[in-house]
Amino acid sequence: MDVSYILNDLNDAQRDAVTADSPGTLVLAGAGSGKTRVLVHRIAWKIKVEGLSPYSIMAVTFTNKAAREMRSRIEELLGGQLNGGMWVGTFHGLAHRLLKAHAQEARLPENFQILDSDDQLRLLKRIHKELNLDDSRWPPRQSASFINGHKDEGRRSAHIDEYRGDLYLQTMLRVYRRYEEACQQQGVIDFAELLLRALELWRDNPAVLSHYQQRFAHVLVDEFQDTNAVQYAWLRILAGNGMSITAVGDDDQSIYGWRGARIENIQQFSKDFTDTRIIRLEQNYRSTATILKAANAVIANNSQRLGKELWTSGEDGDRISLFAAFNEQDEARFITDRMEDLLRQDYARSDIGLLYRSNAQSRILEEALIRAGIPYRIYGGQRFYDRLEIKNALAYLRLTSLRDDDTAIERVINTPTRGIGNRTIEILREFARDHQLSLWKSAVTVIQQGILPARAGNALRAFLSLIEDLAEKTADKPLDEQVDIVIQASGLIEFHGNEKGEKGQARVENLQELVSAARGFESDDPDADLLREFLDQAALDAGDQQADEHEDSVQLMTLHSAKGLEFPVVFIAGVEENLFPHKMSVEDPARLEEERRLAYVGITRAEQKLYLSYAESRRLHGQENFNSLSRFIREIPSELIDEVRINNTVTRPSSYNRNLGMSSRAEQSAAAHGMMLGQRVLHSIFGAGIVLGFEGQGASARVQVNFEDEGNKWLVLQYANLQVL
Ligand SMILES: Nc1ncnc2c1ncn2[C@@H]1O[C@H](COP(=O)(O)OP(=O)(O)OP(=O)(O)O)[C@@H](O)[C@H]1O
Ligand SMILES: [Mg+2]
Repeated sequence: MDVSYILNDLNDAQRDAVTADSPGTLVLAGAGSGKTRVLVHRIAWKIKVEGLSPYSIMAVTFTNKAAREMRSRIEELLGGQLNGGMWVGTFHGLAHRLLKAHAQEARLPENFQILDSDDQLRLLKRIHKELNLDDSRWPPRQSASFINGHKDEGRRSAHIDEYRGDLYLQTMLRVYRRYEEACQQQGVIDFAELLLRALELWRDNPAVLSHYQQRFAHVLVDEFQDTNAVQYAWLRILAGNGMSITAVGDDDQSIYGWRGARIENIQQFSKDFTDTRIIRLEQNYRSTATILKAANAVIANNSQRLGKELWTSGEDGDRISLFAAFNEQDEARFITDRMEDLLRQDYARSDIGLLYRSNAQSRILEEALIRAGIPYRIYGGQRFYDRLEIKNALAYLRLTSLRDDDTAIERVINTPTRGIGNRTIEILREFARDHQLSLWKSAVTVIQQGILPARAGNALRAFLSLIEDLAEKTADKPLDEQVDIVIQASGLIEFHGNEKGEKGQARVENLQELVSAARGFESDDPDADLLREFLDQAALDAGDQQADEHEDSVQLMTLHSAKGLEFPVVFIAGVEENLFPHKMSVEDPARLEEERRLAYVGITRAEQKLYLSYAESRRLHGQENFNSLSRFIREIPSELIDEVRINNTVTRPSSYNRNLGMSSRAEQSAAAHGMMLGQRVLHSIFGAGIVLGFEGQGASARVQVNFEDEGNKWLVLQYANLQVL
């Protein structure tokens, strides 16, 4: 059998890593050196040459999207389809699969549901209320990160010592305990819980564990540097029994310390897994020599490193462009202008990645892209399954299969409005709390006992029979019909359709899109409960760092979500002190090093061209900031950088606009009204918005404003009465 094609496109060190027969293999290598490629080829090698069944392989990736890509790359190499037998997915996805198969042993109801971060917050708000905690003093978000942080470290509330006198800890513990009870009672589990439960399942059920230890002969992990304590413990417990394990990672790319990831796992690996071979890859295949030199120069400033060399045989390529913008509008304009140039050359939109440190930066960039007519897509932004109307529809669907899902009830009990007021909901919550019942069961009892005033009782009864009705109507129907029935009969379509403007229209379209999504939904498992799988997939996708659509559009994302990806052209916007490094990190050396690793990740995403930009003045979160160039960029040798300064003498807004090529007359009228491009303004009816453009002059001068709620509008300047914010 000729298997040379598996090794053909690999260098010696990569081949070594693909074919290594050590029980533990750790590939430690810098960005773009082919770690992910090695994993894919190693799996193909295991199957084709060593004769392992795909069924006995488990591969862990960083996102669901990466898992799908990995699967299809392996299929390409093997020249055939893999069935569902091979486990490829994120830690969360795999843990979920495991828990579904062993719900009972994991102390979960068969039909447990995933609680996404939004729902988690909603539940915590409720608990705070129940415990009489004032949200302004005890923000529910803070409780969420307390709970998630402890779960990431494997600690339940019972494991935490409650030393006296510390009000903070005591309060957080009360919330944590109540939260654990509530989740258990409702049969819902959050993201961190998925991992912890999966670990406990194996730890507490030797029979289950031994089944999987026998099943999996090999487990492979990508982006190993970002595993947290629970994930690592999970791997360890699985691989304890002679199974072999391959991990690939780069300590310089560890960027999730703030979410519990532990770089130390890399050093721990060769201690915990006996006979580990460490293989280093040193050739970078992704970036030009210039980009690589810049990345190496930046990361060299970190002190906590395992130390790696990275070289390329590639060309120097272009120098890195650095643009000093006057403000964030100017920066956005620079970026879209460059993009237009690139698109006129041979680049496709999907060749371009636009990265930024903080999500809040995207709005201005998006507006500039819209203005320039450049299609874009946001990774990790408001995704389909995160949208309000979709979550409403999913909540109804969840209730058709699990009535005790309190979070779903809270979401839709009065959406669409049906006369169930806050007072009724309060009564239900209290009743549920006092009798340790779910909201659904409480509602049933409250009605039976006639506790509610007649009108409220009727409204509640109508809601309960609506859900029963939906369950009955959807039973045994194909998935898409179920979704269709639910969105119609629940009244959601009508409700959202009645919302004014384009927003309502978009919501209706999204609901219809959900029916199409259900139609296209398939499962690997012929016996699967499709609705269940569909709901679970939606929750997992909503928690994913990256969206999975590939259209020809420019790709926008935070630096964190860019991990593992590559683009021929990369823009990094906002390379300023206090933004990047983030102001929360500048004081703390360890956090500063994590920010520097993030800079390294960002720079090494670029294959051919890298554009950096910063704004001398930036309005963010409603405040004007004046920051200097990021220290990370100052760490790049200056001979690698071309500084671009289009209008460095300009400080006055009006001439600044002229330099950007605006029609000067229109601009003068605008200036007369005290406005400039990018200005935030307030309209008495349409609310707040951003000035996108001007045209005409005198009495016919018009201004284009993108309103936050009402979208784009052209207004006659003279009558618009815009108030400058
Ligand atoms: N031997 C090789 N010959 C040609 N191209 C290669 C080789 N090895 C890797 N590549 C290419 O180099 C690029 C980087 O590879 P890959 O994404 O696997 O690197 P990585 O180490 O996983 O990077 P990161 O640390 O960013 O995740 C990819 O486009 C890959 O196809
Ligand atoms: Mg990779």
